[in-house]
Amino acid sequence: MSSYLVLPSPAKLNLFLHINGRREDGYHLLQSIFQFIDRCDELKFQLRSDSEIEVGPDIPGVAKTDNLIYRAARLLQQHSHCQLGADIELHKILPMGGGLGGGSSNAATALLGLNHLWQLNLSIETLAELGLQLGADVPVFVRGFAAWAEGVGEILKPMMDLEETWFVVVVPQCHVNTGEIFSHKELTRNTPIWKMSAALRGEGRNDCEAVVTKLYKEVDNSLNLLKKFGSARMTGTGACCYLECNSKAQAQSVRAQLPADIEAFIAKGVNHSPLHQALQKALNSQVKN
Ligand SMILES: C[C@@](CO)(OP(=O)(O)O)[C@H](O)COP(=O)(O)OP(=O)(O)OC[C@H]1O[C@@H](n2ccc(N)nc2=O)[C@H](O)[C@@H]1O
Ligand SMILES: Nc1ncnc2c1ncn2[C@@H]1O[C@H](COP(=O)(O)OP(=O)(O)O)[C@@H](O)[C@H]1O
Repeated sequence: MSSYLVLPSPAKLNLFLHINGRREDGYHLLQSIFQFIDRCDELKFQLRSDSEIEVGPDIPGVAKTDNLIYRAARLLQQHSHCQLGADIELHKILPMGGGLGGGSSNAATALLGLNHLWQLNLSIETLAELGLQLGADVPVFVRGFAAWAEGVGEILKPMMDLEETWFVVVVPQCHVNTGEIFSHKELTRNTPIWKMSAALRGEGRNDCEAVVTKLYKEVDNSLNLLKKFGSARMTGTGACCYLECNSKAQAQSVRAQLPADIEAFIAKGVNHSPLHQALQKALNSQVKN
């Protein structure tokens, strides 16, 4: 068993996002399809025999104890009474507050990575329950399959037949605060509930778009830029916007036609999380050695 582990922490896109209502605790009932993309942060874990958790480098504006990686590690220690610790190095490329779920994904990678490193053998079910305590988006990253989501985003049904197409993702130069959007008085919260079987790819909308584009002109501009090439959409509560393409070549061509000062990347939609594929590899090499 190695004391060192490197794992990816992928982003997700919401292929649509409907807000159907609000619970008594203020959380919103939603329907969405989550698909992963092959754009990932990376976490390196080094086992410690004391129970310290060190996460670095610091993320500007995020206190050490607020970092979702640190919180995930502490939650796992508390739940399992594990006496081990870890040094965790984060290589971050995903924009924060971008609707790509980077922070939630980091938390999920920490839960799964440390479960492996500390040999806790907790089930995915238990890790998803712990993840939900950290954020509504964490369970989908823990479970690792593209999914139809309901509830507050935690009721997940696998959607393994989604087409794995290419996307151009534009990163507006602003951070959108999820809480701010959900508490906005103009957010529509009454989209009728869909049956999963009735949902067709490309249909639906993102109910947060109207409020976010009103508050953040950078998001409005990004959507308008992409809409010149097809039907573009925002992911999550923003800020990132994406255009679905038929091929990598089309995605590259659209990317090349965007103004030079626009931050954007292309990525492939994937139905199996790159995190779970990497963990499986780590397990296989452990069995061999
Ligand atoms: C709506 C989504 C869709 O993917 O937006 P993005 O965060 O990805 O943009 C997510 O489910 C967000 O999940 P996550 O970012 O983990 O949200 P949390 O930290 O749990 O919640 C941040 C705040 O958003 C509000 N919130 C979040 C989720 C939800 N279903 N209803 C809510 O009202 C709550 O006010 C909460 O305090
Ligand atoms: N490891 C982390 N990576 C990113 N954001 C983090 C992390 N830990 C805490 N955060 C906080 O979570 C917020 C939401 O981050 P993120 O998941 O990237 O955005 P979104 O939910 O919009 O996709 C950030 O603005 C930051 O304050």
